[in-house]
Amino acid sequence: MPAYKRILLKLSGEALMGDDAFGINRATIVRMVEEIAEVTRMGVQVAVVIGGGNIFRGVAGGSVGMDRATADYMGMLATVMNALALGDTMDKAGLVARVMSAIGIERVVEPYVRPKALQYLEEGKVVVFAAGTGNPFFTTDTAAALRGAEIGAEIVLKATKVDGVYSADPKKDPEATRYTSITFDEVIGKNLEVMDATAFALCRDQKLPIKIFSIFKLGALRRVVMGEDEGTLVHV
Ligand SMILES: Nc1ncnc2c1ncn2[C@@H]1O[C@H](COP(=O)(O)OP(=O)(O)O)[C@@H](O)[C@H]1O
Ligand SMILES: O=c1ccn([C@@H]2O[C@H](COP(=O)(O)OP(=O)(O)O)[C@@H](O)[C@H]2O)c(=O)[nH]1
Repeated sequence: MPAYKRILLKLSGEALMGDDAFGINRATIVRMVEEIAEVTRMGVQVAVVIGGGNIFRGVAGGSVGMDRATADYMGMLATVMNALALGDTMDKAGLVARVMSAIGIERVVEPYVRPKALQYLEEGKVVVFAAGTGNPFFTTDTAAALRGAEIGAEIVLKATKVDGVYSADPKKDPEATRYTSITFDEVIGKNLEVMDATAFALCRDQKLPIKIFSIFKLGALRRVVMGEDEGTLVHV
C-alpha cells in the first residue's frame, strides 16, 4: 500500500539533461516518466513541478548584466518548455497529462486554475505545473512548496542530484554525512542549501513534510511513495 494518496513531485530541470551539456536528454525523460507511471498505477495522485536549469543555464551567459527579473522570466519560460516535453512524453507513455502555467501563455498551455488542477488529480490525470510561481525572485523549489500546499499534497518529493540532505554540501565536503531525517528548524538554522530557505519556511509553516532523494537512483520514487527508507525526510 502506498503511504500517500496525493504527492507533489519536484523534478530538477538540470537532471533532465542526463549526461548532455544542456537541454533535454531523451532517455532520461522517458525513464522519469516510467517511474511516475508506476506510482500512478498504484493509485497515487501525482502533480509535478519541473525546473528549468537545463535550458536556462544554457542561455545564462547571454543574460549576464540583464535585470534579475527579466532573467527570471526567461527561467520561467524554460520551465514551460520542460513541462511541454514532460507532458508529451507522459501522453506517449499512456498517462494523461495536463500542463498548467503560472504565467499567461494560453495559446501554448492552459493557465493554472486551482479547482481545475484538483479536478484533474481526482480524475487520475498527472498535472504538470509550469512557470514556477509566476514571479521573479522565486525558484521552482518554492513553487513546489506553494503548489504542494495549495493542492493539499501530503508530502513534497524533491528528486534531485543528491540522495538526501547532508551535514554540508557533499560536492564540496567529502566528509559530509547524510541525515535520514531532520527538522525544518535544523535545516534552516544550519543553512543547508539543498533547497532554498523560502521553500523550507513555507513547508514548515504549513506542516508539509519534504522528502529529498536522488533522481538518478532507479526505483527510488516508488520506494519513497511506499514509505520505505530512502533519502532524507524534512519534518516539523
Ligand atoms: N547540505 C546539503 N545536503 C545536500 N545537498 C546540498 C547541501 N548543500 C548544498 N547542496 C547542493 O544542493 C544541490 C541540489 O540543489 P539544486 O541544485 O537546487 O537542485 P535542483 O536542480 O534539483 O533544484 C546538490 O547538487 C548539492 O550539491
Ligand atoms: O517561481 C519561479 C520559478 C523559477 N524562476 C526562474 O526560473 C529558473 C529555473 O528554475 P530553477 O532554477 O528552480 O530550476 P531547477 O534548478 O530545478 O532546474 C530560476 O533560476 C529562476 O530564474 C522564477 O523566477 N520564479
